[in-house]
Amino acid sequence: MSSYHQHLQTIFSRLQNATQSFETNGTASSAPNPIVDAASQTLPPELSSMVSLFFSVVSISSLGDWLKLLFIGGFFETCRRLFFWIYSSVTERFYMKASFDSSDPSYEWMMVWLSKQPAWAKTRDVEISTETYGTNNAAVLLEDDDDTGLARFDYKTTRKLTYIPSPSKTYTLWYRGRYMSITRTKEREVRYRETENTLCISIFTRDHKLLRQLLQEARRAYIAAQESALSIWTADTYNDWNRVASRAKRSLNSIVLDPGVKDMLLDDARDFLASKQWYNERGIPFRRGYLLYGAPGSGKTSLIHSIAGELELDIYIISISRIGLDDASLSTLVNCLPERCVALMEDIDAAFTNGLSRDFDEEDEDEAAVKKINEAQAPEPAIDVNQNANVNSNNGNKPGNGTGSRVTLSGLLNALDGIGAQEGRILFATTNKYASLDPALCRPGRMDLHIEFKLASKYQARGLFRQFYHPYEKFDEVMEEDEDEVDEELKGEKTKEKEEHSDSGYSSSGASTPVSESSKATLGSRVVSPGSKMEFSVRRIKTLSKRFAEAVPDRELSMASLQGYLMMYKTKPLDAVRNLGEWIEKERKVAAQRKKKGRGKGDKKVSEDGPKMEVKEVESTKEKKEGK
Ligand SMILES: Nc1ncnc2c1ncn2[C@@H]1O[C@H](COP(=O)(O)OP(=O)(O)OP(=O)(O)O)[C@@H](O)[C@H]1O
Repeated sequence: MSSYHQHLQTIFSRLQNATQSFETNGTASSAPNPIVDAASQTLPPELSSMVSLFFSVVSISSLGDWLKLLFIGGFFETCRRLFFWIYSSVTERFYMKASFDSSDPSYEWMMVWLSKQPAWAKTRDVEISTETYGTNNAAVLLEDDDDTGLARFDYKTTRKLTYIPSPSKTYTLWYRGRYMSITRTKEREVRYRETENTLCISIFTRDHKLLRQLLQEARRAYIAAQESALSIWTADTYNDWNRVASRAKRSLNSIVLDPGVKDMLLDDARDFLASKQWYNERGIPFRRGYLLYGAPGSGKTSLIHSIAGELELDIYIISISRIGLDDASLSTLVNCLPERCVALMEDIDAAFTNGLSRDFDEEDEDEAAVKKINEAQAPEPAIDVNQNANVNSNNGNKPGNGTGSRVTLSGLLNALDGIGAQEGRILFATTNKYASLDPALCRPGRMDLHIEFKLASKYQARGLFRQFYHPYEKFDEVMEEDEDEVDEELKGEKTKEKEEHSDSGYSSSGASTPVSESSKATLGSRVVSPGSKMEFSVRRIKTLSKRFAEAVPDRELSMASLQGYLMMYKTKPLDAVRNLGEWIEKERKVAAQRKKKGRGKGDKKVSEDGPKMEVKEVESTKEKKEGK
């Protein structure tokens, strides 16, 4: 220990001497460094080599250079910070900033708005996407290219592409004479395994009005771009609403119901949407529920789809039979609905593990089977809203099977009109088993209007036939063709249909070549349906529809099955009428066989209810309207 102290003392005294000699000489000489010498003489060799290395690096002359470097670096860093401080202060003072998250619809409005900016089409650094943001109208249409053979695949040539901002790149635009910058950032979300985007815009203005104008413009651009589309939303397992599809609106004319039903429903929904203040003044929750019940394949889902389109509302599908859904999640879902929307609960009876599904029996299985048959017969070109829900409803959540949703009846009741239930939404619920629904579920406030859908009436059969072959015509304004002539043709005594087909290009495989114009086109006295080369005068279809309706038994077949039958004769209405009797006999045999096996009650059972479609308005609702 004492030798260690001695060593240190020696080092310090020699360092002192060396410093004094440096002060006397005035400069660091190139002569051997006395400090290093002192250290090397007193320290063990390894340590002394390190010390000498250290002193050679930090020798007196290089220290000055280091200090200079430090000063220059510090100066530039200060300048940089100052610049950014001034820049951000100016930006904060003179710019307005807004950010849009991709989980919010406003993000889509902005993207659609951006795609409409002329300057945007000229940008040279973009990301390409086929995302249409729920619209029919993205920025760039992929051009037809005969050389590559793309023209043969219409679906490919009409695929639309959108330019979207590249991530983390800033773009500049002029908006109403103001400088505007746009940046999109992309973040990966581990939970969803999908990316979340944020769009940030800053405009050189302090005027909030300009931002509001931009938002309104963006929203208008989005609505205009949506044109004939409506968005379908479903909830994911985290109970967040996601847009899963964008579907073409379905014309209300394409749904054939007994007279007055469509108009009544549409008027009621319109009246509701316009009555917010009326509800508020009276303290009545601003919600409206419709229960559509009855035969499978009678047009319940199609009507909802069509009405949502007419009202320009998106459809939010609530699958209460979804695996893992419980009361709390259902309540969250309902609370998170937007203010104006159509909430759709299909097969509302089918989901409960207790309560309503207690009596799941063979009869239920029969109805499911009938439904499947009807669906198989009636492909659905326009809608697939149904498919989603059907998958769920087919889960067959028998009590105690340990799978399926855990929603209870009271959970559903609370979700529908509990304290947190969303205001302004229109709820459509469908069921094939009206009688099994709990009265509490059907009471006014939850289901205000009950509409029964029955099997096809003769009136509906006639309407379906007409709109199937001439969807755009107003038949009331057209004279019928001579009935005797048509009857002769039906008996095969004349061959007019064959002649017509011979030059129509119809092939027996059933494939039809699309007509060049997108909408209807008139060829002389004949009218051609889009998507088909079939040519029949409206007058003749009117007469044939009469014969078709005469042959269809009242309230025995579903509209879906009739549609399925007509699909076999897409361009042969005469054959459709000719062969109808034979087909009905076959259907009856199949139904009888099913019944024999105890499995054919579905269609028939509903048909016994009577000839008219019924609309029941719950008492309190009627009173409300009368009082209004
Ligand atoms: N009244 C109708 N008018 C026109 N088409 C109809 C009608 N009813 C059913 N269809 C056709 O039948 C198919 C099935 O109809 P939809 O899904 O609307 O029936 P649904 O009553 O909802 O059946 P489910 O109760 O089995 O869900 C659709 O393709 C639709 O075009």
